[in-house]
Amino acid sequence: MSSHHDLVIVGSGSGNSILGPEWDGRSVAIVEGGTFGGTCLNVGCIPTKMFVYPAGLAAVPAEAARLGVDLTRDAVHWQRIRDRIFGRVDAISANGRAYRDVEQKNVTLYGEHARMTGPRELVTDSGRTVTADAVVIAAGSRPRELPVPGAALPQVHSSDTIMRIPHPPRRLVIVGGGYVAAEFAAIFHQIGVAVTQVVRGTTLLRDLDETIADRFTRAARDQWDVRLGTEITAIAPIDEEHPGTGPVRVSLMDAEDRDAGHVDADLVLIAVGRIPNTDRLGAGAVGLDLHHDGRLRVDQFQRVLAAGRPAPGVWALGDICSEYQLKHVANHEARVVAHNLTTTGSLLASDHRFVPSAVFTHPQLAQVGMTEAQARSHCAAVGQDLAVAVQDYGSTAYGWAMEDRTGIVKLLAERGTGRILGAHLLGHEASMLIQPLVQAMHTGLPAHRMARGQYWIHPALTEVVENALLNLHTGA
Ligand SMILES: Cc1cc2nc3c(=O)[nH]c(=O)nc-3n(C[C@H](O)[C@H](O)[C@H](O)COP(=O)(O)OP(=O)(O)OC[C@H]3O[C@@H](n4cnc5c(N)ncnc54)[C@H](O)[C@@H]3O)c2cc1C
Ligand SMILES: NC(=O)c1ccc[n+]([C@@H]2O[C@H](COP(=O)([O-])OP(=O)(O)OC[C@H]3O[C@@H](n4cnc5c(N)ncnc54)[C@H](O)[C@@H]3O)[C@@H](O)[C@H]2O)c1
Repeated sequence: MSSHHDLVIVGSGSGNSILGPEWDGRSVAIVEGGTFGGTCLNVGCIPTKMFVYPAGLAAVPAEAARLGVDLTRDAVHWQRIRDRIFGRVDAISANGRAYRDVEQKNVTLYGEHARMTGPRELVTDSGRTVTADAVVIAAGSRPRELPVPGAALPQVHSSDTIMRIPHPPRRLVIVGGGYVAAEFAAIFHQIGVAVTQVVRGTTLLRDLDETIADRFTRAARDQWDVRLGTEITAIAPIDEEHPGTGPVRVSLMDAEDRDAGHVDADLVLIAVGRIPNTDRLGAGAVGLDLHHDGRLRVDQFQRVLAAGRPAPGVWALGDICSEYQLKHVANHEARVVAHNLTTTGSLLASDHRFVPSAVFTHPQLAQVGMTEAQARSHCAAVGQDLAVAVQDYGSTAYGWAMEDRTGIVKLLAERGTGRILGAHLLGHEASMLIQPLVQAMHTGLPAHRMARGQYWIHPALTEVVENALLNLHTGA
């Protein structure tokens, strides 16, 4: 069995979005070995945020009491929340699949895993050889496994499975200190689960700006049990006669490899990063270049490199190649690939200069650009002074209304030019408050002009951004 196509796309996440009308009437294949729609839709951004919102509502009574409003929380109906989420998500996945598979006559969907046997040749698990003039590798990443005894027990989950559990656990151990761990810790804590987070490092979210990582770590510790400088060594069933059901014992060790006791839990979530799927795809074996962490090497036009040069007709996008494991970056790269695949003019380059991200925890986090440490090295290199402003939400009128005690906006800029180098927010709706700063960085709008060149609505929370910009004292 073999078939040849004008274009083969491996992976139906952001890869699915590159097909515009220009492909009508041309032969296209999509190879998808998992659930149609990929990580973001099925097991990533969308269902997690659909949990974040109701979990936030469950936490409102505790917040409201500080402001003199007594509310009571009667119940959190996990199954109703879960079924609403997956009722919607599963239907979108099924409809997307049917559209490609049934409605689009020029598109063939191979619903199976494939391995590369050449740069533009794949063999599916059922033995079909698929070749194409152009191949787009959009095969994403998967949760990294933790090689500890007991990791294969059914009580141990990854982000791929934890959202579909039938009942929330009473006690949950979360291993890892990154984005996934933080978001699930917040969700489960807010709905009333006793969360213990086990983290190797000395702060949570250690890649973020140091002030934000420190403050978030403190905020998390105020809410749930965070064990820093700790690793897990084993997970064992407490009832050895029924190992697959009931609680487990998670054994811990400290940074000096000393026994650090144990925590008992009903479930464990392993969230220790995601690895690119190049190994299962066999991308290295067909001569495509890989980074040390397994990502495909691409140039700025998203062309995959082989021995340092673009492999003809081979493109990649998203988690399988990107430095950023973020959906908006995968989508951006998909738009670049879509253009470059069909253009008769010049190729478009990806723009990764100002990539924002947000962590949808409580408090929320959002960031773009350099951390303070990076900005210090940058300013030393270009001979500029670094201006730093840290503005409390609680210093503005809306912050008073909220009686906010944790929120901050931290801005970094070159003092001489006013160029904004980084923005780091922790607090209510940080993911939205940051957007004008992302825009300013993209357009090169200096800090003082951003503050004084427009009206800021009084007394909106955006005043905290205005005041942070003014407190940079850049004069530009
Ligand atoms: C829990 C969680 C929450 C997240 N939240 C956010 C968020 O809030 N915001 C954000 O920006 N990002 C978030 N992300 C990251 C985001 O989901 C990813 O960056 C994005 O989905 C990557 O898209 P992609 O197209 O590169 O890969 P994917 O969407 O993973 O698509 C790859 C597809 O390829 C298929 N595949 C892989 N190998 C093969 C093969 N050999 N043969 C056939 N098919 C194959 C897979 O089955 C998969 O469907 C989150 C991730 C997780 C896990
Ligand atoms: N809101 C969002 O945008 C969002 C949400 C979730 C995930 N994501 C994306 O998905 C990616 C993956 O998320 P993640 O949280 O799995 O990874 P991560 O890279 O953010 O964090 C991984 C964590 O695991 C720890 N770790 C790694 N190996 C370990 C080991 N052997 N033992 C103990 N700890 C170990 C690391 O120290 C780190 O704390 C993120 O980098 C992010 O780009 C984004």
